Formats: sequence, structure tokens, C-alpha cells
Amino acid sequence: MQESTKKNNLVIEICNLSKGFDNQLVLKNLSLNLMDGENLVVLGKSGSGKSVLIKCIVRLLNADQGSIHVLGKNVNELRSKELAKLREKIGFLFQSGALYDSMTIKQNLEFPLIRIKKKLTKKERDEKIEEVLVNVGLGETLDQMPSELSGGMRKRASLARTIIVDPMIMLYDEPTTGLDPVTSNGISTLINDVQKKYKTSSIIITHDIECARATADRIIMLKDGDVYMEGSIDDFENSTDELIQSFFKEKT
Ligand SMILES: Nc1ncnc2c1ncn2[C@@H]1O[C@H](COP(=O)(O)OP(=O)(O)OP(=O)(O)O)[C@@H](O)[C@H]1O
Repeated sequence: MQESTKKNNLVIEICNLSKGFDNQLVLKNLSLNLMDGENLVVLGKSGSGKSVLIKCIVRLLNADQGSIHVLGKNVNELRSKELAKLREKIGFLFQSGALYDSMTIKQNLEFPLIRIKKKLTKKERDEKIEEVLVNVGLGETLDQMPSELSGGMRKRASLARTIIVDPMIMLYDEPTTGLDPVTSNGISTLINDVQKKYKTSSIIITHDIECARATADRIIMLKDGDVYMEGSIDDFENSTDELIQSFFKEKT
């Protein structure tokens, strides 16, 4: 890790990031930090560049300009092998989840373990799978297929599959979308549990104000490709800014 990163407790440091497609500039000179151990919620209207932002962080998309340091590494300058190593430390929970439909839940969790935690014995793998599933409240689903689980359970299983390889950073892309309010609250609680138990630092993209309320240590709102406002949930809820008010009114 770079000295500056260690000193400031930053796990992600983004400076003047720009990213566009054809004629459309999506991110414009955006700067942003993620501190060690914090849950940072990213809000913003549909199309404001939230997903593009996290895809640039793991270099699923290449930045046009600016720098992105993750755990002290400049992601834009990494060779593919180093990038793969860095990605092993980042858990990415996509909107759709990432379970293989033809595998049982156990096989789904075993798959990344075999690939990344090569030194574990079969017994250690089985213990780890059991432990992580219990931690996400799915202790009884080892031999079930993803199709046999509810939407909320599939989200939990996807999360288990992500955290089983001990990521240091979690990137959640709309973790509660499509779930009913009770199930959504359960996922928000789980995000906090993961933060505490696995000491992760997280970026949580969401449209769900309840999820933001439950999980955020800090919130940023994106608009026109840049950070429009940054603050605590109280700062946002008490804001007199029209855009912020309308966003919160619309969503509550
Ligand atoms: N690979 C791509 N090629 C071209 N345009 C893209 C690509 N990915 C994203 N975009 C465009 O970038 C803009 C921002 O997209 P992004 O998915 O980041 O929005 P978002 O804020 O995550 O929206 P939502 O809340 O609806 O998920 C959109 O106009 C989208 O069409």
C-alpha cells in the first residue's frame, strides 16, 4: 500500500475522473475517497453514472482521464495479472446477483474458493462455506438450487459467494432493488453485519432511501457526472436544496 494511502486511511482515492461514451460525457472530473471501514452510499438519478463509476474502480471500464487508486494501486496502470490480484480483494455484488443457475448453493460458494483460496483443504472449504452461509442466514440451503430460493435469499447467497473469499472492499450495485421493504431491510442489516464482521469498506449504490438510512456512514449524490452534495443522512434529510428535497420526497 502507498504511504499516502496508509496515512490517510483511504482504501479508494479517485482524482478528477472523467469517462464518456461517444458524444456523452458521463463522469466529469469527479473526485472521491472511500475511507477504511466506512459504508459510502452513492445516490443519483437514473443515468447519472453510478454504475459507470464502480465499473471504472474495478476497471471493467477504462477511465478517459484522472486517477483511481485502490488499496494504494493505480488501477489504470496495472498489468492484467496485477489487476486480477487486486480484483480478488474487491467483492462486487451486481444488481442481478451472480449465481450459477446450474450449481447448488454449496457449489456456487465452492467455485470462487477453489479459484482464489487455493491452499484450503476440502474440509476447510466445507467449514468456510457453512460458516458464511450461516452468517447470511442461509444455513439450510447448502444443497438447494438458486431457482429454489426467493429473490431475497438469492441476494444473500450472492453476497455469501462474494464475501467467502475475504474481500477488503465491497461494491454493492443496487442491493435492494426488486425486493419488498421487509426483505430490503434484511439486506441492509446484512450489509452492516458484513461491514462489522469482515471489516470491509463499501460503496453502496442505491435508489432506496431506507437502505441509505440504514447503512450510510456518509452519502454522496451524483449529478451531471460530478459530486453534487456530500454529507450525512441528516445533512441530506435537512437540506433545503430543491434537488435534494425532491429526491428525498420522491423516494419516501
Ligand atoms: N458500456 C457503455 N456504453 C455506452 N454507454 C454507456 C455504457 N455504460 C453506461 N453508459 C451510459 O452512461 C450513462 C450512465 O449509466 P450508469 O449505468 O452509470 O447510470 P446509473 O446512474 O447507474 O443509472 P441507474 O440508476 O439507472 O442504474 C447512461 O447514459 C448509460 O447509457
